[in-house]
Amino acid sequence: MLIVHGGTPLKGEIRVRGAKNLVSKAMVAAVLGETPSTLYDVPQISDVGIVSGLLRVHGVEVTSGHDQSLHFDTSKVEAAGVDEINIHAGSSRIPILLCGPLLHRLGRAFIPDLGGCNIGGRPIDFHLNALREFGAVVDKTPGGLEITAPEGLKGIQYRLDYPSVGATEQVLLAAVRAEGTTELRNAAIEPEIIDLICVLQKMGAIIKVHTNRVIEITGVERLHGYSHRPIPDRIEAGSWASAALATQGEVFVRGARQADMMTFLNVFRSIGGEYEVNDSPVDGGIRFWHPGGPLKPVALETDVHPGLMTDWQQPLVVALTQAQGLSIMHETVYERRFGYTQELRAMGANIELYSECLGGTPCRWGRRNFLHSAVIAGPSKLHAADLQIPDLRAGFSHLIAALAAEGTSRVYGVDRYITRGYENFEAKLAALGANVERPGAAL
Ligand SMILES: CC(=O)N[C@H]1[C@@H](OP(=O)(O)OP(=O)(O)OC[C@H]2O[C@@H](n3ccc(=O)[nH]c3=O)[C@H](O)[C@@H]2O)O[C@H](CO)[C@@H](O)[C@@H]1O
Ligand SMILES: C=C(OP(=O)(O)O)C(=O)O
Repeated sequence: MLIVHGGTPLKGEIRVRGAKNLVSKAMVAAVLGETPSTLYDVPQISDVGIVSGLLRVHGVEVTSGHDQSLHFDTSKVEAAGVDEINIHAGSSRIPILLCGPLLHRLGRAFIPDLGGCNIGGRPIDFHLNALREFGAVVDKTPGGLEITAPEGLKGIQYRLDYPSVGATEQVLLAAVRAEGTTELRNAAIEPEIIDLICVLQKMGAIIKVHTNRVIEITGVERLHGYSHRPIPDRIEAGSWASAALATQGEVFVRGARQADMMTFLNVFRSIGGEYEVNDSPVDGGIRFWHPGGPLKPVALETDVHPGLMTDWQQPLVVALTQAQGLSIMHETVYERRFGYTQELRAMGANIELYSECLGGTPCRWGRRNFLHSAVIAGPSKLHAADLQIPDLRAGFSHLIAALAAEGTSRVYGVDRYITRGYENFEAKLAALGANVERPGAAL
């Protein structure tokens, strides 16, 4: 639990490291290589700890080195016991991505039940359908999925019904060493996926990204290790930027990169926030600030890249509670990603949820009665509350709301959720002048 004394603008500088949503996938990709790999600038977040644990139970030696690097020795990849693997059941989305690498290295894989944020059904039908097309046999057991490839994996022609990030990564990780060529249509093209393709290319893969979401992979027999510096975490950068706006502060996010954040930057400016890009390759970043005066309401929709990323939605909604007028946020990626607004309402925010597609583009959730559009009327004077964090991004948003509110809030669940994606966030809050404490810490 964190005690947050609100009302102080966040001011100062913090640094973001490698992206959570690339680092974990690059760690899995290391298993495909027959020689060691090194990944630099790895954030100390709990998801990295979970994936390290998963790799270790499969015989990968994971060691840390200078510049927050991780080194992976994959010379002794081996099957893990179901009990060992199941320690990681329900911990993240990543285990499903081990299918391709383990099938190529061992001919079989056992995948425990998945975790990750509870923001919708999050099925894995695209993953399993694609794996079956590659030639894998999938058996559901009470403890998880048993997957084998009696005749190896063979390249496929496959179209995703929706450009899923995870399913695109699944196909990439299976296709790079499959026999023949794979063509994936309607693929996701998030910057983290392009960076994963860079990792795989370094390992010896042949991958072409065509226009119109088509990715073509020519399978190769062997892959070797890589050395890679990941793209910075654009979600974390956007979260701190939103915190600067909501608290009327100014935050320099060292490491943030304009190219990955173009969509976010346009939204930030439309709301009335200011930013300045420093391009220095050594110590560059983006300075975000509230210029004073009223913020402007906006109508937004989340979408797959290059649209507005769904993981920016929650921090932005907190900032929009301070805009003057009616804003709309239409969530088109997940069907249940507004649960956290109930706590914001308890803090004085004026937010109504609707099952209609209010953003303009009809989406998959419109006719299915999911409350997936929000109307935010601002500005609202937020007041302190006791907050129970439901997931990672919602948790950070609750924290921002508590920082922007008048009075002292208690925020529960920080260690379980926020540490999944925000490195050293308490130290970063302190660096930005936030008045936050752990109960009993002063004793
Ligand atoms: C670890 C990681 O990288 N997580 C990110 C990844 O999650 P993740 O890869 O799980 O998200 P997806 O892009 O796969 O999910 C998008 C949508 O597709 C649906 N779907 C997905 C797979 C499938 O087999 N069937 C299906 O219907 C999901 O229910 C969801 O509605 O991309 C999301 C969308 O940018 C981000 O919010 C997450 O932070
Ligand atoms: C939804 C998220 O993560 P995950 O897919 O790991 O649950 C997120 O990072 O906001």
